[in-house]
Order: sequence, then C-alpha cells, then structure tokens
Amino acid sequence: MSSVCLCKTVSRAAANELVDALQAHGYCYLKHDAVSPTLLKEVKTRGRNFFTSLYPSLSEFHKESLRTEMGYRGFYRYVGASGRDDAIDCFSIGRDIHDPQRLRQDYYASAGWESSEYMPKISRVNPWGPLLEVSPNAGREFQQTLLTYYDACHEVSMDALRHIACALGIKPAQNNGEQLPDDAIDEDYFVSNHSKRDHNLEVKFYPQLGRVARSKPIAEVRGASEKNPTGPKVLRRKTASAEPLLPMAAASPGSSTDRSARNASPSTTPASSPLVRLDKHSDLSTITLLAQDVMGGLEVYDETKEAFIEVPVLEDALLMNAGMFLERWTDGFIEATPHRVRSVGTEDRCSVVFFCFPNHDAVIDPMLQANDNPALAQAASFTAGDMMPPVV
Ligand SMILES: O=C(O)CCC(=O)C(=O)O
Ligand SMILES: [Fe+2]
Repeated sequence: MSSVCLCKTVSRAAANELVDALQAHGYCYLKHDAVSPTLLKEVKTRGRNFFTSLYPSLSEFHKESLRTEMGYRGFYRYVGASGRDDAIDCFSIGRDIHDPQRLRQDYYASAGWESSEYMPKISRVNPWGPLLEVSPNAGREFQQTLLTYYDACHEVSMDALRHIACALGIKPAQNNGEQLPDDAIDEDYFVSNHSKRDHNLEVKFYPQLGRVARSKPIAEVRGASEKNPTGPKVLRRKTASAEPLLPMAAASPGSSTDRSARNASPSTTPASSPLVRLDKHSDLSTITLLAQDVMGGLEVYDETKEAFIEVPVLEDALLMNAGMFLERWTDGFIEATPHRVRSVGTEDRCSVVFFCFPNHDAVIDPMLQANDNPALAQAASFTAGDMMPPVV
C-alpha cells in the first residue's frame, strides 16, 4: 500500500484514497510536511532512550513522582496479553499547558461530578520536572521532541479529519432554511470538535520477553462496543436528539471489540500465542497515528478471514487507524480497527502512539447515511467524555 500525502488544502483524490484504505484495510500510511522523516526518527530514538537510559537513571522517589494510576500524564505499566512478567511500559503526555483542568472541567461539572472527585485528576500536568532535574540535557531533548511531535500530530490529524469529512460528503448544517450549493461540504465538521487539542501521546516500550521487572499492574485493557452496519458513502447530519449514553467502562486507549472486515492475506499466529504482547482491541480515539518500530509487530484483524494480518512498516510514514469515536460518528461507516501487537523478534520494541481525542464536551451525533430514514435512525447522540475512562 502506498502512502497518502496530506496537506492543509483538501484534495478529493487523497480524501477518497484515505477513506477507501480505512474501509478496505483498517489503516493507511500518511505523509505530511509537519512530520518530517527527521522528526519521526528523533521521536523514536528519544522515546527508546527514555526507557533504556533516562527512566532507569531516576531515583525511586523520582520514579514514583512520574507514576500515574490512570494511564494519563506520566509513567505506567500495562499488563498486556502475555501476563505480568511481560508488561508494557508507557510514558504518556497530554496537551502541555499549566492548567489542563480547563480542558475537561466543563464536561465533568455538567455530567454531575463533585469537583473534589475530578479536579485533582484532571489538573495533572505533564511530569517533566523529575526528568529535567535528573538529566537536564537528555530530559530537555526528550521533552522538546515529544512536544514538537504532539503539535505535529495534531496538525496531521486535523488535516486527515478534513479529508475524511470531504470523502464522506458531510453537508453543512442548514440554518433558517438558507440555500446551500448541492456540493457544499463541511470540511471542518470533525475539526471543530477537536478544538481543545486534548489528545494523548504515548511512548510504549515492550521489553524483550522475560526481561521486564516484576511489578503490580496499574492499568488493564478492558471494555467493549457493538457492531454497526456499513452503507453508502454520502452522509448527512441528524438533528441532535435522545439521551446521552451512560458512561461506558473503557480503558486508556484500547478496548476490546470483536468486529470488522479487512482484506489481505492471513497470518497463522493463533490468538492465544504467547508472543502476543498487546491483545486484540480497538482504540478509544477518533483516529490513531502510530510511529511503529522498524521491527513491526502490529497486526489488524480481518473478520471475514478470521485472521490477523501483519501491517508492514513504512519507515518514513505514519500509520493511521480508525478509532471508536470515528466509528460512532459515522454510524459504523468507518469501523474502528481491531488490532494487536505481537513480538516478532528477540529484541525489545518501542512505538510512539498519538491518540487523537475529541473535546470531552463534544456532542457526537451519529450521522445518517444517504438512504437512512431519520425517523427510524437508532443511534443516539452522546457526549464524548461519556466514552472516556472515568477519572475515578
Ligand atoms: O505499539 C503499537 O504498535 C500499538 C499500540 C496500540 O495498539 C495501542 O497502544 O493502542
Ligand atoms: Fe491500539
């Protein structure tokens, strides 16, 4: 599969190529000026260096201050498919502002939480302090690279979402019966729901099997979602209606699901293989951008073949897959991509994952497909935060 070149100006050809690839394979490769091959290389190198050198050099006190229980803004250990002895280490950051509570507090207040329940959690800033204190140079380089990469991934994601809106043919909202040209497209439909830049960037380290230090698990993969049908390509909005969904249990990016059809040639690894490091899941994101380790290891699930398909590494490109928010938004027209990570060599593996999230208070109004009857449409609107991991 070749990569799709994206820029600010939406190209219909690129838009169609991107959505076709998501539907046919569950992923596509992207190139964009904001993520140069140098930046991509730098983020992978410094990410790996964090786990092999920077983090091990910290004192127990500093390590403790980096730790996050909720898998957000800090260091956590994630128990994947191959058990506690082969846990995955993660370092996660969010938007780098001094008052991150302003990104989510409106959502929690309107969802009826007490401020004492959510404020301490959502006020957590990116924990650069211990890294800069212990290793001023390496810490600073790591920080700058991650922050540059975070902003670049936001830019790429927004351009990807503009292209997706174009390929789907999303119509602008009609106010007061105003007449719009037949071919009018609301390119910023998704972008406007991501205006807070409230994403999650995670560096993940899969130690060589059997090499991880034993420790208590901090976060687990869990959760589920239901199947949606596919349909014609032109979508339109449904007017907001219905009750928001009840909060759903969902882990920090990655929730189990049993869905989707892909086409490529099947791999032979049984689902129970001890070499599976991160079990089958779909991402809790709108889209996910992955900078994969050169050794590979990512596999997407083909439901028709009931098999996992290896995703080749394209070194100078980002790999994009669809997440559960995009699936809900498009009422299943673009399905979230079920995938997993398998050990493919004897070495350790490092990947950098950008989960593009909608604003917590964005109202996700599943779109109608061209032939749907709005009176019969089932999918209810909900607030994005309802699907995010709860702060408790
Ligand atoms: O490490 C990878 O290549 C992918 C990780 C992943 O799927 C996730 O964190 O959701
Ligand atoms: Fe994932």
